[in-house]
Amino acid sequence: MSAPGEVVLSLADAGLRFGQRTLWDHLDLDVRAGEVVAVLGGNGTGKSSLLKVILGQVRLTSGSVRVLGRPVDGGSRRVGYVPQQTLATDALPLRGRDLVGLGLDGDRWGIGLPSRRRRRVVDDLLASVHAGGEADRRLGLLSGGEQQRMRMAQALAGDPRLLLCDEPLLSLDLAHQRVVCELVDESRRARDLGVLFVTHDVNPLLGIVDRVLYLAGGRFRVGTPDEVLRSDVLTDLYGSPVEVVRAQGRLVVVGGGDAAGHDHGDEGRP
Ligand SMILES: Nc1ncnc2c1ncn2[C@@H]1O[C@H](COP(=O)(O)OP(=O)(O)OP(=O)(O)O)[C@@H](O)[C@H]1O
Repeated sequence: MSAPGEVVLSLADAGLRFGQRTLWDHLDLDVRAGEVVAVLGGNGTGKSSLLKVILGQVRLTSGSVRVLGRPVDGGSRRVGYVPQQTLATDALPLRGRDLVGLGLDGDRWGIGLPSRRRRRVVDDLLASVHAGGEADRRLGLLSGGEQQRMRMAQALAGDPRLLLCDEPLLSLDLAHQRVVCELVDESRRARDLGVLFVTHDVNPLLGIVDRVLYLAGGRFRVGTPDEVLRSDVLTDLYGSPVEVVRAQGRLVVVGGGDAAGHDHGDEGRP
C-alpha cells in the first residue's frame, strides 16, 4: 500500500497539442494517494486525452507526466482504467468473472496463478465491488450498472495505485451512479488509491471529491469544488459570463462559450 499522501501522479508544466490546437498547456497537477480529483469540462476540452497521456497512449507535447515517480512509457500496471461505458452485447461469450480474470493476467503469456488461487482472487475482487452474485452471468445480460461494477473490479485487479475513470456514470440511472461513486470512495479508502474521475456532471461525486480540474478552451483551474465551481472563477476561465447556481445541494453551471450544453445539473451527458 502507498504511504499516506504519497504523490501517485504528477504532471509538471504539461501541454498537449493536436496540430494547431492546444488542448491544455502548463498544467501542474499532483494527485496523492487516497485523493479523488474530478476532471470537468465541455466536449472536446481534452479530458479523455489527459487519461490517454497518463496511460502512455498519447505523448505530451511539452512537460512531463510521472506515475509513482516514474516516467510513463507504454503504460503501467500500477494504473487501473475504467473506460467509457460501452454496453456488452448478449452474444459476447464472456462472463463477469472472465472480464475480471483478464484484468488479473490477461496481459501475460504462460502459466499464471494456479487455478484455485486465481479463482479466489477473482472472487475477492468481485466481492469488493458487490458483484459476486453476477459473476457467472454473461456480461451482455447484466444491467449497465452491473457491467460497470465488473469493469471496476477488472481495473482493480492489477492492484493499482492510481485509478482512472472515464465517464463511468454515463447512461447510468441515479441509483447506479450512487453505487459507482460509493465503490470509488470505498476503493480509494481501502486501497489508498489516487483517483482521476472524468465526468460531465460533478453532482453525484460532490460527497467524495477532494479537488476538481476544470478544463475550458485551452485553459484550466485546479482547486477544491468550493474554490473552482464559482461564478467569478468560471467566468474568468471561460472569458464570458458563467453562473454557478446552487439549489438543493446541487450545482448547475450555466453559460460559458464552449460549455454550451455543458450543464452540471444534467444527470449524465447533455
Ligand atoms: N489523436 C488525435 N489526433 C488529433 N486530434 C485528436 C486526437 N485525439 C483527440 N483529438 C481531439 O482532441 C479534442 C479533445 O478530445 P478528448 O476526447 O480528449 O475530449 P473530451 O474532453 O474527453 O471530450 P468529450 O467530453 O466529448 O468526451 C477533440 O477535439 C478530439 O477530436
